[in-house]
Amino acid sequence: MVALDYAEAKQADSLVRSLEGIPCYLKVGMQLFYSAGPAFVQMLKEKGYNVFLDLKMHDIPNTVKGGAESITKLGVDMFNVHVAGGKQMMEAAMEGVDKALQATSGPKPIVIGVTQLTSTSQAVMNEEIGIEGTVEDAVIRYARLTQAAGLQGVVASPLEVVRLKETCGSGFVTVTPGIRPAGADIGDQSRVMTPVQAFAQGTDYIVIGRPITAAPDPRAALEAIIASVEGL
Ligand SMILES: O=C(O)c1cc(=O)[nH]c(=O)n1[C@@H]1O[C@H](COP(=O)(O)O)[C@@H](O)[C@H]1O
Repeated sequence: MVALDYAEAKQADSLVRSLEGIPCYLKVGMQLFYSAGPAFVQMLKEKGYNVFLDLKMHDIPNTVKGGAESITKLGVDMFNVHVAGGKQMMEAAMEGVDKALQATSGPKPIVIGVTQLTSTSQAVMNEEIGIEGTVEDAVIRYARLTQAAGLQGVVASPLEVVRLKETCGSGFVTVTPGIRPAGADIGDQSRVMTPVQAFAQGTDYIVIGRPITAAPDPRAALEAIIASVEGL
């Protein structure tokens, strides 16, 4: 999944064109969605791309239900909510999806819960966020709650994938950002692995932004990543 973290539709569109023909998911996050809006998402869907709309909803259940309904009507393939919003909020998201599908004939999106952000270290989680114990235990606890609420998977770091699959089953979808090819700048990420290591853990999807978008030749960067994991 390539993260289209750009300020304007024009820049994102130019990246998408440069990747034409390479099979990948495109992820639209807050920066692009807040500037380019639903029109950009609809354009990607019209061109046939799989789209992950990453808006990380976290609000009262009624508001998240409405948000999920609107997102589903856009026809995206995947979207996410913060598990920290609680089970009732996640169930409300699923109700919003069902409500939208009664009104439209679009695809049923995969809905996933954001556990602990990949930028969060154990020290930050313990001392600032106020959750005790290891990040892995916290992620597993949130994943159980996500599954109980009827969502299909979670966003986590690749470091937690093995235990996630053991706990929630191999069909429980794992989407893992915090991916850095060997030697790449980690930036603000904290829990990272290379693409090869992440797939070796058994993850379903890896999410990569800056190692592709900030590369001098983004197409070559993505092709090199795909070549490194082919046959795994
Ligand atoms: O939900 C996400 O996609 C997400 C969750 C998370 O825990 N960590 C995380 O980095 N992301 C997103 O994944 C992308 C990672 O980008 P890079 O760090 O540039 O590869 C960004 O668009 C983040 O918003």
